Amino acid sequence: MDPNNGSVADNLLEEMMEITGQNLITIKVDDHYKFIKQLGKGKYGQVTLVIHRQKGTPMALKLLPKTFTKRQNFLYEYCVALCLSSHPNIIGMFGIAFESSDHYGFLYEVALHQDLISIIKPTEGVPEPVAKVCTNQLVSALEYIHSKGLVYRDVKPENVLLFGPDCQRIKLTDFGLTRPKGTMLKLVSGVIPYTAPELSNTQNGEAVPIDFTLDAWAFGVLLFCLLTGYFPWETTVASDPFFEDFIIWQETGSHEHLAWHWKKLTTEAMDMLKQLLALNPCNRSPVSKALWYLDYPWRVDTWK
Ligand SMILES: Nc1ncnc2c1ncn2[C@@H]1O[C@H](COP(=O)(O)OP(=O)(O)OP(=O)(O)O)[C@@H](O)[C@H]1O
Repeated sequence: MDPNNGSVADNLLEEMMEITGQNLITIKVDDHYKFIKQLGKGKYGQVTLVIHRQKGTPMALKLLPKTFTKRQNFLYEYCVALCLSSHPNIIGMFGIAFESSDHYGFLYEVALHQDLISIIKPTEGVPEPVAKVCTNQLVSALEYIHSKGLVYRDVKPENVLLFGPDCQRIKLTDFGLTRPKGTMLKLVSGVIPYTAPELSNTQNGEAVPIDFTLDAWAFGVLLFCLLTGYFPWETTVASDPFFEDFIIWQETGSHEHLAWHWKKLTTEAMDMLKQLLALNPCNRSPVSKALWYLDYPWRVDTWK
Protein backbone atom coordinates (compact mmCIF):
# COMPACT_ATOMS: atom_id res chain seq x y z
CA MET A 1 0.00 0.00 0.00
CA ASP A 2 1.27 3.47 -0.80
CA PRO A 3 1.08 5.57 2.39
CA ASN A 4 1.38 8.72 0.27
CA ASN A 5 -1.65 7.87 -1.80
CA GLY A 6 -3.71 10.07 0.49
CA SER A 7 -7.16 8.53 -0.02
CA VAL A 8 -9.46 8.47 2.99
CA ALA A 9 -9.79 4.71 2.65
CA ASP A 10 -6.02 4.31 2.71
CA ASN A 11 -5.53 6.26 5.93
CA LEU A 12 -8.37 4.49 7.69
CA LEU A 13 -7.23 1.10 6.49
CA GLU A 14 -3.70 1.59 7.82
CA GLU A 15 -5.09 2.16 11.29
CA MET A 16 -7.62 -0.66 11.11
CA MET A 17 -4.93 -3.08 9.99
CA GLU A 18 -2.62 -2.06 12.80
CA ILE A 19 -5.29 -2.46 15.48
CA THR A 20 -6.63 -5.71 14.00
CA GLY A 21 -3.09 -7.09 13.75
CA GLN A 22 -2.35 -6.24 17.39
CA ASN A 23 -5.54 -7.94 18.56
CA LEU A 24 -5.54 -11.00 16.32
CA ILE A 25 -6.33 -13.97 18.54
CA THR A 26 -4.95 -17.46 18.00
CA ILE A 27 -7.58 -20.22 18.10
CA LYS A 28 -8.16 -23.84 17.16
CA VAL A 29 -10.84 -23.45 14.50
CA ASP A 30 -12.67 -26.65 15.37
CA ASP A 31 -13.08 -25.58 19.02
CA HIS A 32 -15.22 -22.62 17.98
CA TYR A 33 -16.80 -23.53 14.63
CA LYS A 34 -18.42 -26.73 13.40
CA PHE A 35 -17.64 -27.45 9.73
CA ILE A 36 -20.78 -28.18 7.69
CA LYS A 37 -19.66 -28.17 4.04
CA GLN A 38 -17.30 -26.51 1.61
CA LEU A 39 -18.89 -23.54 -0.19
CA GLY A 40 -16.08 -22.87 -2.60
CA LYS A 41 -12.39 -22.94 -3.26
CA GLY A 42 -10.35 -20.23 -4.92
CA LYS A 43 -6.74 -19.83 -5.92
CA TYR A 44 -5.75 -18.68 -2.45
CA GLY A 45 -8.32 -19.79 0.06
CA GLN A 46 -11.20 -22.04 0.82
CA VAL A 47 -14.61 -21.01 2.05
CA THR A 48 -16.65 -23.30 4.29
CA LEU A 49 -20.11 -23.18 5.79
CA VAL A 50 -19.64 -23.40 9.56
CA ILE A 51 -21.86 -23.06 12.60
CA HIS A 52 -20.73 -21.10 15.63
CA ARG A 53 -20.63 -23.81 18.31
CA GLN A 54 -22.02 -21.65 21.13
CA LYS A 55 -24.44 -19.37 19.30
CA GLY A 56 -25.58 -21.73 16.51
CA THR A 57 -25.12 -18.99 13.90
CA PRO A 58 -24.40 -20.20 10.33
CA MET A 59 -21.37 -18.36 8.91
CA ALA A 60 -19.03 -18.48 5.94
CA LEU A 61 -15.45 -19.07 7.05
CA LYS A 62 -12.62 -18.07 4.73
CA LEU A 63 -9.34 -19.75 5.57
CA LEU A 64 -6.10 -18.59 3.96
CA PRO A 65 -3.07 -20.86 4.40
CA LYS A 66 -0.15 -19.10 6.05
CA THR A 67 2.25 -20.75 3.61
CA PHE A 68 0.80 -18.69 0.72
CA THR A 69 -0.53 -15.64 2.55
CA LYS A 70 1.44 -12.73 3.97
CA ARG A 71 0.02 -11.51 7.27
CA GLN A 72 -0.28 -7.95 5.89
CA ASN A 73 -2.21 -9.17 2.84
CA PHE A 74 -4.64 -11.08 5.05
CA LEU A 75 -5.16 -8.04 7.27
CA TYR A 76 -5.66 -5.90 4.18
CA GLU A 77 -8.30 -8.20 2.66
CA TYR A 78 -10.16 -8.46 5.96
CA CYS A 79 -10.09 -4.74 6.75
CA VAL A 80 -11.10 -3.67 3.23
CA ALA A 81 -14.05 -6.08 3.34
CA LEU A 82 -15.00 -4.71 6.76
CA CYS A 83 -14.79 -1.08 5.55
CA LEU A 84 -17.02 -1.78 2.56
CA SER A 85 -19.49 -4.21 4.14
CA SER A 86 -22.19 -1.65 4.98
CA HIS A 87 -23.17 -1.45 1.32
CA PRO A 88 -26.24 -3.61 0.49
CA ASN A 89 -24.46 -5.23 -2.48
CA ILE A 90 -21.23 -6.04 -0.65
CA ILE A 91 -20.87 -9.09 1.54
CA GLY A 92 -21.66 -8.53 5.23
CA MET A 93 -18.92 -9.27 7.76
CA PHE A 94 -19.16 -10.57 11.33
CA GLY A 95 -16.11 -8.55 12.43
CA ILE A 96 -14.26 -11.68 13.57
CA ALA A 97 -10.72 -12.42 12.38
CA PHE A 98 -8.22 -14.88 13.86
CA GLU A 99 -5.21 -17.03 13.18
CA SER A 100 -4.67 -20.72 13.81
CA SER A 101 -1.38 -22.61 13.67
CA ASP A 102 -1.50 -22.80 9.87
CA HIS A 103 -4.24 -20.41 8.66
CA TYR A 104 -5.56 -16.90 8.84
CA GLY A 105 -9.34 -16.73 8.89
CA PHE A 106 -12.37 -14.47 9.03
CA LEU A 107 -16.14 -14.93 9.13
CA TYR A 108 -18.85 -13.43 6.97
CA GLU A 109 -22.42 -14.00 5.87
CA VAL A 110 -23.39 -17.09 3.90
CA ALA A 111 -24.93 -16.91 0.42
CA LEU A 112 -27.21 -19.91 0.14
CA HIS A 113 -27.69 -19.66 -3.63
CA GLN A 114 -24.04 -19.94 -4.71
CA ASP A 115 -22.43 -17.49 -7.12
CA LEU A 116 -23.29 -15.96 -10.50
CA ILE A 117 -21.22 -18.48 -12.48
CA SER A 118 -23.59 -21.21 -11.29
CA ILE A 119 -26.53 -19.69 -13.20
CA ILE A 120 -24.80 -18.64 -16.44
CA LYS A 121 -25.82 -21.25 -19.02
CA PRO A 122 -22.92 -21.97 -21.37
CA THR A 123 -23.70 -20.65 -24.90
CA GLU A 124 -26.84 -18.92 -23.59
CA GLY A 125 -26.07 -16.69 -20.60
CA VAL A 126 -28.92 -15.53 -18.38
CA PRO A 127 -32.31 -14.00 -19.27
CA GLU A 128 -32.07 -10.29 -20.06
CA PRO A 129 -34.04 -9.12 -16.97
CA VAL A 130 -31.60 -11.07 -14.77
CA ALA A 131 -28.63 -9.43 -16.51
CA LYS A 132 -30.21 -6.03 -15.92
CA VAL A 133 -31.03 -6.57 -12.26
CA CYS A 134 -27.42 -7.72 -11.74
CA THR A 135 -26.14 -4.67 -13.61
CA ASN A 136 -28.00 -2.29 -11.33
CA GLN A 137 -26.58 -3.87 -8.18
CA LEU A 138 -23.04 -4.37 -9.46
CA VAL A 139 -22.80 -0.76 -10.62
CA SER A 140 -23.94 0.36 -7.18
CA ALA A 141 -21.32 -1.83 -5.42
CA LEU A 142 -18.48 -0.84 -7.75
CA GLU A 143 -19.31 2.86 -7.57
CA TYR A 144 -19.24 2.60 -3.78
CA ILE A 145 -15.84 0.89 -3.84
CA HIS A 146 -14.53 3.55 -6.25
CA SER A 147 -15.94 6.34 -4.05
CA LYS A 148 -13.59 5.07 -1.32
CA GLY A 149 -10.62 5.48 -3.65
CA LEU A 150 -10.28 1.71 -4.18
CA VAL A 151 -10.05 -0.39 -7.34
CA TYR A 152 -11.74 -3.78 -6.84
CA ARG A 153 -9.65 -5.64 -9.46
CA ASP A 154 -11.52 -8.95 -9.40
CA VAL A 155 -14.83 -8.48 -11.22
CA LYS A 156 -15.93 -11.96 -12.35
CA PRO A 157 -19.10 -14.03 -11.82
CA GLU A 158 -17.41 -16.29 -9.25
CA ASN A 159 -17.15 -13.26 -6.94
CA VAL A 160 -20.82 -12.32 -7.17
CA LEU A 161 -22.82 -14.18 -4.53
CA LEU A 162 -26.55 -14.85 -4.85
CA PHE A 163 -28.98 -14.37 -1.99
CA GLY A 164 -32.01 -15.64 -3.90
CA PRO A 165 -32.66 -17.71 -7.03
CA ASP A 166 -33.70 -14.69 -9.12
CA CYS A 167 -30.68 -12.40 -8.49
CA GLN A 168 -32.86 -9.75 -6.84
CA ARG A 169 -30.17 -9.54 -4.15
CA ILE A 170 -26.55 -10.13 -5.08
CA LYS A 171 -23.34 -9.17 -3.30
CA LEU A 172 -19.70 -8.77 -4.25
CA THR A 173 -17.16 -10.75 -2.26
CA ASP A 174 -13.38 -11.42 -2.23
CA PHE A 175 -11.37 -8.25 -1.66
CA GLY A 176 -8.00 -9.99 -1.83
CA LEU A 177 -6.90 -8.01 -4.89
CA THR A 178 -8.50 -4.65 -4.00
CA ARG A 179 -5.96 -1.80 -3.79
CA PRO A 180 -6.06 2.01 -3.72
CA LYS A 181 -6.27 3.79 -7.08
CA GLY A 182 -2.79 4.77 -8.20
CA THR A 183 -1.03 1.76 -6.62
CA MET A 184 1.75 0.63 -8.98
CA LEU A 185 1.11 -3.00 -9.96
CA LYS A 186 2.58 -5.51 -12.37
CA LEU A 187 0.71 -8.19 -14.23
CA VAL A 188 1.49 -11.23 -12.11
CA SER A 189 -0.82 -14.14 -12.79
CA GLY A 190 -1.36 -14.55 -16.57
CA VAL A 191 -3.78 -12.70 -18.82
CA ILE A 192 -7.44 -13.72 -18.50
CA PRO A 193 -10.44 -12.36 -20.45
CA TYR A 194 -11.08 -9.85 -17.64
CA THR A 195 -7.57 -8.35 -17.83
CA ALA A 196 -7.72 -4.88 -19.39
CA PRO A 197 -5.37 -4.43 -22.37
CA GLU A 198 -3.35 -1.64 -20.71
CA LEU A 199 -2.27 -4.30 -18.21
CA SER A 200 -1.94 -7.29 -20.54
CA ASN A 201 0.21 -5.27 -22.95
CA THR A 202 2.80 -4.16 -20.38
CA GLN A 203 6.33 -5.11 -21.36
CA ASN A 204 8.90 -6.97 -19.23
CA GLY A 205 6.94 -6.89 -16.00
CA GLU A 206 6.61 -3.09 -16.04
CA ALA A 207 4.37 -1.71 -13.24
CA VAL A 208 1.42 0.58 -14.05
CA PRO A 209 -0.74 2.75 -11.77
CA ILE A 210 -4.10 1.03 -11.30
CA ASP A 211 -7.32 2.88 -12.01
CA PHE A 212 -11.11 2.39 -11.83
CA THR A 213 -10.98 1.79 -15.60
CA LEU A 214 -9.69 -1.75 -14.87
CA ASP A 215 -13.00 -2.54 -13.16
CA ALA A 216 -15.00 -0.99 -16.02
CA TRP A 217 -13.23 -3.32 -18.47
CA ALA A 218 -13.85 -6.43 -16.38
CA PHE A 219 -17.46 -5.36 -15.84
CA GLY A 220 -17.91 -5.10 -19.63
CA VAL A 221 -16.56 -8.65 -20.03
CA LEU A 222 -18.88 -9.90 -17.28
CA LEU A 223 -21.90 -8.31 -19.01
CA PHE A 224 -20.91 -10.00 -22.27
CA CYS A 225 -20.76 -13.37 -20.48
CA LEU A 226 -24.17 -12.78 -18.89
CA LEU A 227 -25.77 -11.89 -22.21
CA THR A 228 -24.20 -14.57 -24.40
CA GLY A 229 -22.86 -17.41 -22.25
CA TYR A 230 -19.45 -16.99 -23.93
CA PHE A 231 -16.28 -15.14 -23.12
CA PRO A 232 -15.65 -12.50 -25.79
CA TRP A 233 -12.02 -13.74 -26.09
CA GLU A 234 -9.60 -15.94 -24.22
CA THR A 235 -6.92 -13.33 -23.65
CA THR A 236 -6.62 -9.60 -24.32
CA VAL A 237 -3.56 -9.81 -26.55
CA ALA A 238 -3.60 -9.15 -30.31
CA SER A 239 -2.57 -12.74 -31.07
CA ASP A 240 -6.00 -13.89 -29.80
CA PRO A 241 -8.11 -13.96 -33.01
CA PHE A 242 -11.33 -13.00 -31.20
CA PHE A 243 -9.61 -10.06 -29.55
CA GLU A 244 -8.01 -9.07 -32.86
CA ASP A 245 -11.46 -8.88 -34.49
CA PHE A 246 -12.68 -6.83 -31.56
CA ILE A 247 -9.77 -4.38 -32.03
CA ILE A 248 -10.75 -3.98 -35.69
CA TRP A 249 -14.33 -3.18 -34.65
CA GLN A 250 -13.16 -0.67 -32.04
CA GLU A 251 -10.73 1.01 -34.42
CA THR A 252 -12.66 1.00 -37.71
CA GLY A 253 -16.30 0.50 -36.71
CA SER A 254 -16.47 -2.54 -39.01
CA HIS A 255 -18.16 -5.42 -37.21
CA GLU A 256 -18.31 -7.87 -40.13
CA HIS A 257 -15.48 -9.95 -38.61
CA LEU A 258 -16.80 -9.95 -35.04
CA ALA A 259 -17.43 -13.46 -33.73
CA TRP A 260 -20.99 -14.65 -34.23
CA HIS A 261 -21.90 -14.54 -30.55
CA TRP A 262 -21.75 -10.72 -30.70
CA LYS A 263 -24.70 -10.98 -33.09
CA LYS A 264 -26.91 -11.92 -30.15
CA LEU A 265 -26.67 -8.31 -28.96
CA THR A 266 -28.73 -5.28 -29.96
CA THR A 267 -27.12 -2.12 -31.33
CA GLU A 268 -27.60 -0.48 -27.92
CA ALA A 269 -25.93 -3.33 -26.02
CA MET A 270 -23.05 -3.27 -28.53
CA ASP A 271 -22.75 0.47 -28.02
CA MET A 272 -22.66 0.03 -24.23
CA LEU A 273 -19.96 -2.64 -24.44
CA LYS A 274 -17.97 -0.57 -26.93
CA GLN A 275 -17.73 2.16 -24.28
CA LEU A 276 -17.03 -0.07 -21.27
CA LEU A 277 -14.45 -1.97 -23.35
CA ALA A 278 -12.73 1.03 -24.94
CA LEU A 279 -9.15 -0.07 -25.69
CA ASN A 280 -7.72 3.21 -24.44
CA PRO A 281 -8.54 3.55 -20.71
CA CYS A 282 -8.77 7.34 -21.15
CA ASN A 283 -11.78 6.82 -23.44
CA ARG A 284 -13.39 4.08 -21.36
CA SER A 285 -16.75 4.83 -19.73
CA PRO A 286 -17.20 4.39 -15.99
CA VAL A 287 -19.27 1.41 -14.82
CA SER A 288 -22.27 3.71 -14.29
CA LYS A 289 -22.60 4.11 -18.08
CA ALA A 290 -24.42 0.74 -18.12
CA LEU A 291 -27.34 2.30 -16.19
CA TRP A 292 -27.97 4.63 -19.11
CA TYR A 293 -28.74 1.59 -21.29
CA LEU A 294 -31.10 -0.22 -18.91
CA ASP A 295 -34.24 0.97 -20.69
CA TYR A 296 -33.09 -0.39 -24.07
CA PRO A 297 -33.27 -4.02 -25.21
CA TRP A 298 -29.92 -5.83 -24.92
CA ARG A 299 -30.57 -9.12 -26.71
CA VAL A 300 -32.01 -9.58 -30.18
CA ASP A 301 -33.77 -12.83 -29.23
CA THR A 302 -36.80 -12.92 -27.00
CA TRP A 303 -35.39 -14.84 -24.02
CA LYS A 304 -37.09 -12.80 -21.37
N1 LIG B 1 -20.16 -16.18 1.79
C1 LIG B 1 -20.20 -17.15 0.88
N2 LIG B 1 -21.31 -17.88 0.72
C2 LIG B 1 -21.37 -18.86 -0.23
N3 LIG B 1 -20.36 -19.17 -1.06
C3 LIG B 1 -19.22 -18.45 -0.96
C4 LIG B 1 -19.08 -17.42 0.01
N4 LIG B 1 -17.85 -16.88 -0.14
C5 LIG B 1 -17.25 -17.55 -1.13
N5 LIG B 1 -18.05 -18.50 -1.63
C6 LIG B 1 -17.73 -19.42 -2.74
O1 LIG B 1 -16.34 -19.73 -2.64
C7 LIG B 1 -15.65 -19.34 -3.84
C8 LIG B 1 -14.25 -18.89 -3.49
O2 LIG B 1 -14.32 -17.76 -2.61
P1 LIG B 1 -13.29 -16.55 -2.73
O3 LIG B 1 -13.42 -15.93 -4.09
O4 LIG B 1 -13.49 -15.63 -1.59
O5 LIG B 1 -11.90 -17.33 -2.60
P2 LIG B 1 -10.49 -16.94 -3.21
O6 LIG B 1 -9.55 -18.00 -2.82
O7 LIG B 1 -10.15 -15.55 -2.81
O8 LIG B 1 -10.78 -17.00 -4.77
P3 LIG B 1 -9.91 -16.41 -5.98
O9 LIG B 1 -9.30 -17.58 -6.66
O10 LIG B 1 -10.93 -15.71 -6.84
O11 LIG B 1 -8.93 -15.45 -5.40
C9 LIG B 1 -16.55 -18.28 -4.47
O12 LIG B 1 -16.39 -18.23 -5.89
C10 LIG B 1 -17.95 -18.75 -4.08
O13 LIG B 1 -18.42 -19.73 -5.00
